[in-house]
Amino acid sequence: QQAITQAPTSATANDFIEVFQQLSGEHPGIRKGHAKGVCAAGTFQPSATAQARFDTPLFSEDTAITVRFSMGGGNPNANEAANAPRGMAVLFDLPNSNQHKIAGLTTPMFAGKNPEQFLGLLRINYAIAQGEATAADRETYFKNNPEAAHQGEWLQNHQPAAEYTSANYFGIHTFYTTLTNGELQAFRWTLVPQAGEVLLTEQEQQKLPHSFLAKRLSDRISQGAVTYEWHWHLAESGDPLNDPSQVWPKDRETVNVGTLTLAEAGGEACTPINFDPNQVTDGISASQDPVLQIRSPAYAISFGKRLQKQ
Ligand code: HEM
Repeated sequence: QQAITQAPTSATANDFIEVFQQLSGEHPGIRKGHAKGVCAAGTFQPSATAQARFDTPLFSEDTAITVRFSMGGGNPNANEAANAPRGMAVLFDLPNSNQHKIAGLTTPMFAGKNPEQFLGLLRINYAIAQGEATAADRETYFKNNPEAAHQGEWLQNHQPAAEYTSANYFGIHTFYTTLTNGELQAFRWTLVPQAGEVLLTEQEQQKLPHSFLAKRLSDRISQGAVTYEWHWHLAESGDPLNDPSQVWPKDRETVNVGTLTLAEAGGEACTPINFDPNQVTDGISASQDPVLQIRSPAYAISFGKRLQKQ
């Protein structure tokens, strides 16, 4: 049997569903990842610059969007004040029944350069919870797999945002877009709230109940529209394209491709949606990042299970 301080040599979508269930328990009918969340709706208005530079129906006109904010992990009762990744997923309803989907996190990087490193980290976390491994074993795991440590280090050094609407969200993976001159351009994206980043103080973190983000979201929206700028960062040669544990240098050319506006929150509109980030529209394509690739089968298994109330 392989040592738990080494990353496994293979990782399947089913392996993830299994370890999520081990870590968080069985929650029939609920997402196996990002189990706790809240739905919202609004519109996306593409910028004139995006229309001029990129050849994709994503930017052809204003479109309706369905958004889901969430806590990472499979626990539907997760503590929202924890130093844990949060998610924002968006479905763009494009003309002619076309769709585009994105799903990002509040961390700029992922916990592993490939699925194996991430799976090994989840397995050692579970072994620690079971009393079968120690924190020292995890340190050895990180020595063997340094890329798996980046996200956790980042989370320890950053307070969580006070609201879903005051956090930056990172697409993390590389995608490609077609420029209007026909060339392919690699990019990564960030969603930047107009309100700017507002973080919880450590004191607030101690005092808050486990659930406060959905209430703050509807309160915020009832006070007026909430907007995010969608920034696309264009790759330069040498940037890592298939490694989600590495961030790109900050000085990459950034194009503001448009504004997302939220007008309402709550309801079940997100329940029948699988926010698979590989479901992209024309003019956009996924990179070979192996973490991005495995998300499709993992989300599909979770989606199938929850539709069957499993
Ligand atoms: C090996 C890597 C990953 C696995 C196995 C995984 C697995 C999952 C699963 C099973 C779900 C629930 C899907 C559903 O039932 O609809 C989910 C949701 C989600 N994941 Fe991942 N994920 C991975 C990586 C990532 C990464 C890199 C990001 C961000 C860049 C991300 C962001 C999200 C978000 C935002 C949601 C919630 C979507 C929603 O609200 O429906 N995940 N993930």
